[in-house]
Amino acid sequence: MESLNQNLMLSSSSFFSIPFLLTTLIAIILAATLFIVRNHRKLTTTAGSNSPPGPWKLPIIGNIHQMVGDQPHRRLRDLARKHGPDVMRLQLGELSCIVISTPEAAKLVMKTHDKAFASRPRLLAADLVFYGSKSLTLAPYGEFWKQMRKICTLELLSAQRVRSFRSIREAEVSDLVASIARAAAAGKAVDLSTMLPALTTAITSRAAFGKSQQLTTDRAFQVVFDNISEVLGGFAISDLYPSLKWLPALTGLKARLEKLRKASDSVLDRIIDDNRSRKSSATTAAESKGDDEENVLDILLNLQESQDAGVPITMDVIKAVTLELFMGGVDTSASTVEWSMSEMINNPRILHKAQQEVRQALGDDRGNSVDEASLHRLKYLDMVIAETLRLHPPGPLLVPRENRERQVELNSYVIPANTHVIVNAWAVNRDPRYWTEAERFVPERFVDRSIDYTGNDFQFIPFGAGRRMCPGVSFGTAVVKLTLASLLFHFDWSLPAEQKSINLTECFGATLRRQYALHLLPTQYCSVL
Ligand code: HEM
Repeated sequence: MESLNQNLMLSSSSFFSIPFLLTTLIAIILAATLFIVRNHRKLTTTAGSNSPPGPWKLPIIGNIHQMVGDQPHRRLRDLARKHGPDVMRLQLGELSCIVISTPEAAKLVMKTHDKAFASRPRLLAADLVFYGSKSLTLAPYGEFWKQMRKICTLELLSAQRVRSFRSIREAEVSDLVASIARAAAAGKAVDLSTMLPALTTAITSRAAFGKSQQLTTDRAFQVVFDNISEVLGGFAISDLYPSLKWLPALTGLKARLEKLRKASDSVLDRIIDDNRSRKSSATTAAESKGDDEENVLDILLNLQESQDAGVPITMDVIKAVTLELFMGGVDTSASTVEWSMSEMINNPRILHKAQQEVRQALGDDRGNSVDEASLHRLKYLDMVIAETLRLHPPGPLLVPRENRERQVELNSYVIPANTHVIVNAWAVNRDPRYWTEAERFVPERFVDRSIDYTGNDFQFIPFGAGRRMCPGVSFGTAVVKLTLASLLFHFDWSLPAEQKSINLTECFGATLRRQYALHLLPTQYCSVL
C-alpha cells in the first residue's frame, strides 16, 4: 500500500530519524550498563524452552540496536541465519516479534495458522492518518475487515474492474512513450525513476478518482502522499513503547500525524465534493460517469447510498480506502518496472530476448502503440516480471501481522498472543535450498515452473499469501506488463556514455526502490510522435 502496500510495507526509514537515534542512544547507554552487570548472558537466547531462538538482547531496547541500518531485510536474513533460520524471536522495545525466513515457516504462518495471524499490529499512524485504522491494510482482523475485503476483491479490484481501466492504462502509457520519444529525438537520456512513478500516479489517480480529478499535477496531494509514505515506513519509536502514552507528543510524531490527517482530509474532501456536484449536475447516467469508466470513489459513494455493504460506509471509510488504494497502486508497480529495466540492461542477452519477443508478437507496424489485448502472447516477459518480483519484491517484509486473539503453537514453539510477525519475503524468495543460483537474475528458471501469484507457492511470495495477501495483483501486473512491453517495443535502450553498468543498490523505504536514479538513453524503434 506506503507504497500503500505498500506502500504500507514495513520499512526502516524511521530507524534513521534523529529523535529515534537519540532515544536509542540514551537507552543503549542505560542498557549497556545493565548488560555489563549481567555479562554472563549467552549470545543466543531462548526466552523459555518453548520460545523461538533469537539473538541476545539488551534491557529496555531489546534488539532495536541490531535493526539500525539501511537494509533491514538483509540484516534480518543474516541474523536469522545465525540465530533462528526458520523462526527467530526479537524484542523491539516493548514489542515481542518473530521473524519468518523460510518457505516452510511462511506456510505455517500464512496457511496453517493464517486465521490466528491475520490481524495487523496497532500503529499510531494508522489511527491518526487512516481514520482509526479504517483502511483495509491496517484494519485488525474482524467483521469490518472481512466486509471491506469483499468489497475490494469483488467491486474495486476485480478482474473485470481492472479490465475496465484498460483505456486509462493505454492512454497514460502512450503519453509516457511520447515523452520518451521526444527525449530520444533530442538524443537525451531519460530519468525513469521520476517518469515511472508519475505514470503509475496518473493511472491510479484516474482509476481512483476519475480523469477530471487527475492529481498528477496536484502538488498538495503529492506532498501529503509522500509524507504519509514516510511516516508509515517502519515502526515509529512510540509504537515500540505503547505503554509510554506521552512519547508520541514528546517526539513530535502526534503533531506531525495530525497535520497530515488535516492535509489529506482537505484534499479528499475537495475531491468528494467535486464528485458529488458533478453527479448532481449531470442529467444522464453517461454524463454522471464523467470522462472515464466508473471509478473507485463512484463505487464507494454508491455503496454508501445503497446501504447494503454489510458495514456502514462512512466518509472516513471512503477516505481511508481511496487513500490506501491510491498509495498501494503507485510505488509497487513503478519500482517493479524500474528493477526489470535495470536487470535487463545489466543482462543484454535477456533484454534482447524480451525485446525480440515483444516485437515479434506485436508485429512490425512501426506506427502502432502496444495493444493490451496482445499481451497474453508475451510469455518470456511474464518470466522477466516474475524474476524481478522474486529478487526485488516491493514489499520485502510484507505488512506486519499479529496474533491478537490468542497464543499459537508454531512447530514446537509457543508464540504468545500479541506477537508481531515479520515475514521476510525477500529472504524466502532467495532461499538457496529451492532456487539454483538464487542471487542471479535468470527469468528462464520459470520455464519449468508455473508463475503463481495466488499465494499458494510459499517459495515465491512477492504478493504475500493467505487472508491478508495483496488484492491488487491484477491491477499491479496489468500496469507493469503494459509499461514494460511498451518500453521494449518502442525503444532500444543503452546506458549513458559515462556508465558501464547499473548499480543495483537498494533503498529500503515504503517500498524497496533503487538507491540511485535510473537514467537510460532511449533510441526510437517505432515512430510514435
Ligand atoms: C507489483 C505490485 C504489487 C505488489 C508486489 C504488492 C504487494 C503487496 C504485499 C506484499 C502485501 C502484503 C501482503 C501480506 O501481508 O501478506 C500487499 C497488501 C495489499 N496490497 Fe498490494 N501489491 C501490489 C500492488 C497493489 C495494488 C495495485 C493495489 C491497489 C490498487 C494494492 C493493494 C493492496 C492492499 C489493499 C493490501 C492490504 C490487504 C489486506 O491487508 O487485507 N497492491 N500488497
